[in-house]
This record gives sequence, C-alpha cells and structure tokens, in this order.
Amino acid sequence: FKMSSLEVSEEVRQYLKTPTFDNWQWEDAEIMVLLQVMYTDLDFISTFDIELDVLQHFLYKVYKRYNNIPFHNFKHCFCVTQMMYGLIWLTDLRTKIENIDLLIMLTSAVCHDLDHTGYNNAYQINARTELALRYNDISPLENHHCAVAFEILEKTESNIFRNLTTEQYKRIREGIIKCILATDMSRHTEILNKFKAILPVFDFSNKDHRDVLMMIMIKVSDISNEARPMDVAEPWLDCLLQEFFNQSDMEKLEGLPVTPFMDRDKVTKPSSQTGFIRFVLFPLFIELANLFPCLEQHIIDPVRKALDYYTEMEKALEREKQNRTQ
Ligand SMILES: COc1ccc(NC(=O)[C@H](C)Nc2nc3c(cnn3-c3ccccc3C)c(=O)[nH]2)cc1
Ligand SMILES: [Zn+2]
Repeated sequence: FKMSSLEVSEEVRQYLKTPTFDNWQWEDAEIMVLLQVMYTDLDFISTFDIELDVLQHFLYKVYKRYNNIPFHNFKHCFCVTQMMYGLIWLTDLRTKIENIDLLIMLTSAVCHDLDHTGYNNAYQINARTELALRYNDISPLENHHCAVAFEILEKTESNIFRNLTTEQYKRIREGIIKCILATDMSRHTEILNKFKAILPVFDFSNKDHRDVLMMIMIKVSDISNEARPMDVAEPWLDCLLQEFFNQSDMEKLEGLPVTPFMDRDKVTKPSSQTGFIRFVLFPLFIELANLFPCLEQHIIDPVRKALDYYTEMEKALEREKQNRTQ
C-alpha cells in the first residue's frame, strides 16, 4: 500500500492536528506518510531545505530501528509524535518559539524510543546489560535511543539536517539530546519542579525557560495515551501491561528485583491507572495547562473521564471480589 503525501486529504490533515487521532485505524506505510505530512505542514521542508527523499529515507531508517514489542514500538513513536504535533498546533506554539525548536521537538518525539528492547532502565541496571555497562547506569535506554538517532543522522542519505549550517546542526543536536534524555521517568519530579518554579515568570525569550518547556512537552506527549478517547487509549494499556509482564516474568526467572506495578500477580488495569493518572499524569498536565489554558478541554477533560472510568472499574472489581469471598 503506497500512500504518497499528495493523497492525504485536507480532512485527514486537520484530524492529524487533534489529540483524538486514532492510530489503530492506520497501517505502518500510511503512518510513514502521515509523519512526512507533519514535517511538510509545519513548513520544515522549505524552512530547513529538507529534500523529500532524504526525509523518507530518515523515516524508513527510524521505522526499521523500532522493535516489534508490545508497547515501545513504531506505533508508540507515531502516537507520541502525533500528540506533540497536535500540541504544537493547539498551543499556537509556532507564534511563540522559533521553527528550529519545533523541529527539535518533533524529531525528538520521532526518535525518542529508538531500539527500545521492552526492558526498562531498572532491568538494564539490575541485569547489568551491555547498555547499563556502556552508559554507567545513567539513563541507559534514553542514552541509547539518542545515540541510535544520531547514527541514522550521520548517514548523508538519511540526514534531514544535511543542508543546515554547522551552528544550526549543533543547536539541533543539543536540543534533541536534552529532549530524549528528559523522557527518563526517574527524572520526572526533577523536571516538573523546574517547570513549576519558572511558570509564574515564564518568558518565551528566555532559552532556559524554552528548554524546560520542550522537555515538558515531550514528557507530556510520551505518557499521554489516557488523553485520547477510551477506545484508542485502552488497547495501549493492554500493550503496556503485556510488556511490563514480559519484563517481570523475566526478572522472576533471573532472580532479579521485580517492580511491583509490573508484577502480573499484583497489578490490575484500574489499579495501575488510577494511581498513575492522579499522581503522575494530572500534576504534569495541569502545569502545562497553566501555561496554555486551552489545553484544559483538550487533554485534561479526557484524562478526568479516564480517571472516572478506571475508578468505576476498580470499584466493580472490589465488589466482585467481596461477593466471591462471602
Ligand atoms: C515515576 O516513574 C513512573 C511512574 C509511573 C509508571 N507507570 C505506572 O504507574 C503505570 C504502570 N501506568 C502507566 N504507565 C504509563 C502510561 C503511559 N506511559 N507509561 C509509562 C510507560 C513506560 C515507562 C513509564 C511510564 C509512565 C500509562 O497510561 N500508565 C512508570 C514509571
Ligand atoms: Zn516513549
């Protein structure tokens, strides 16, 4: 199935800018074209002199370097990139920050989980894997995702930045490293607190402020499944738990410490989500909505609905358990 970017209707181009976009309706080949459309519709092709065949080469190399695992696969890369793309349009960010920072944000989202193996940093460190050894236990996965991104960009035929100045390339490389490394959830509180501290005096002309905002935006995009309609979000939770259970099964086999929220004998779907939404998702989304109030209706209201849905499911499970024990 070959869908050239010319065949994407105006209706799909508009739908692609909304957080309700349903990734499950599209095949990988179509998703490749939708990613291309994002670079085109943000005017990156003309602004940064990106040749279409180089962009296609880049996206194809990226596609090949994502693995066939339940959650951190190419479809996740698309969801994160599509959410980032939607946020850029919803917040009208193009009028607030430079194009080169938008290019950094979109490209970071595309590359942010490259060659993820389905085993998180805790596993890499506990199992003393090659990645943990190579990166001295410091965000081994995120360092690897970023290194793979620049391996792809080193090749002329897939280097979408090849027509930029050395200065521009240096700035893009610094920005992509910052954004991808920020997706390590062990740094969640550090980054959120930095953002909270500058919010009252946020200044778009301050580079440090923009850097923190870019990290917050990729973090929001990365864990934003529950901001999507339930029939788009729920399958993602099944995929996530599948990957988590694969890891905890392996940890049990290898006698390694097991993370509680990954243990199939301890986790239920509602229990993993109600805590995550209340203590991780809401605080993060609320801070971003403090800067862009329009996001309240687009990403906070849907998450409130998701919390109600999982809270109800949790109560139903509780009632069922009590009936069984009586
Ligand atoms: C502070 O570090 C954390 C905090 C929470 C979690 N994960 C959870 O609480 C549970 C398993 N739920 C969850 N985790 C999620 C979601 C989306 N991404 N995501 C995720 C995936 C891989 C690694 C980390 C996270 C947060 C989601 O909708 N739910 C994982 C890491
Ligand atoms: Zn991710």
